[in-house]
Amino acid sequence: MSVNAPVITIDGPSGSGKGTVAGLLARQLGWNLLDSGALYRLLAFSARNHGVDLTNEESLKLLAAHLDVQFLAAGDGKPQRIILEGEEVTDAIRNEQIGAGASQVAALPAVRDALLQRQRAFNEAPGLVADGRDMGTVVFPEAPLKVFLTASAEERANRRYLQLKAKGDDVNLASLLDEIRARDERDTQRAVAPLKPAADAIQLDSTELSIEQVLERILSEVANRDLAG
Ligand SMILES: Nc1ncnc2c1ncn2[C@@H]1O[C@H](COP(=O)(O)OP(=O)(O)OP(=O)(O)O)[C@@H](O)[C@H]1O
Ligand SMILES: Nc1ccn([C@H]2C[C@H](O)[C@@H](COP(=O)(O)O)O2)c(=O)n1
Repeated sequence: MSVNAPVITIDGPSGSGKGTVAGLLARQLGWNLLDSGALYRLLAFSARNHGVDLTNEESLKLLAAHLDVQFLAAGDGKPQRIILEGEEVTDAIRNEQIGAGASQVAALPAVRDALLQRQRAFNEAPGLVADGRDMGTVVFPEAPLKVFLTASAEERANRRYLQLKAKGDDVNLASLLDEIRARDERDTQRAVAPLKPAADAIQLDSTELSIEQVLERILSEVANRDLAG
């Protein structure tokens, strides 16, 4: 593992665009990508498969420590493929039910502890783009560029609505807004590693910005700090 590889952290609430922007940025820079939310989603998914209750911290800690997962680059700008215990779960972990379960298990200190080193191991040359809730505050506190990406809850619910509708899911905008608000509350109010900007993070409100505009702003910070070599 290279401890000197630069890290760009992108934290923020659900639907702010972190995953989309992190994927594009990593691709443009040719860097590694850590989708930390996927690890919490995988744990919630695996717990359901193994009949583990989402409040059973001891069993979840064990499950987290032994998660058999692979992230595979898909190429062509497509999202990474995620393989859990030999089965592709890339799409299966992307629904609001698993998201809510992920948010629940993520509030447990033993679970966060069990996943910490696994996340840090993604820090390899030539660099890493890491997205989540505590990338800049806990996992990579030394990162030379930290972004805290936000958008209004209404805009985030609308984005999620369009995203799920395009997948053919039966969705309701009002329930999505309620779920987003409930998840914000749980993620910001938990005792360990709550969602909050790092003191040295750049805050970007994407409510009125396109994906390209957000990417441009971050790339200009990358250039200002001479991070891409
Ligand atoms: N600036 C933007 N303008 C319009 N749509 C956007 C913007 N950013 C992201 N989106 C769209 O919003 C949806 C959610 O984005 P994304 O999954 O990247 O959010 P996220 O912050 O990673 O959410 P989560 O934390 O729940 O994974 C996607 O369909 C994405 O294309
Ligand atoms: N670093 C992280 C990443 C994610 N979580 C939790 C909180 C989210 O509600 C849930 C799912 O994340 P998403 O895939 O929607 O980004 O996982 C966290 O606590 N810390």
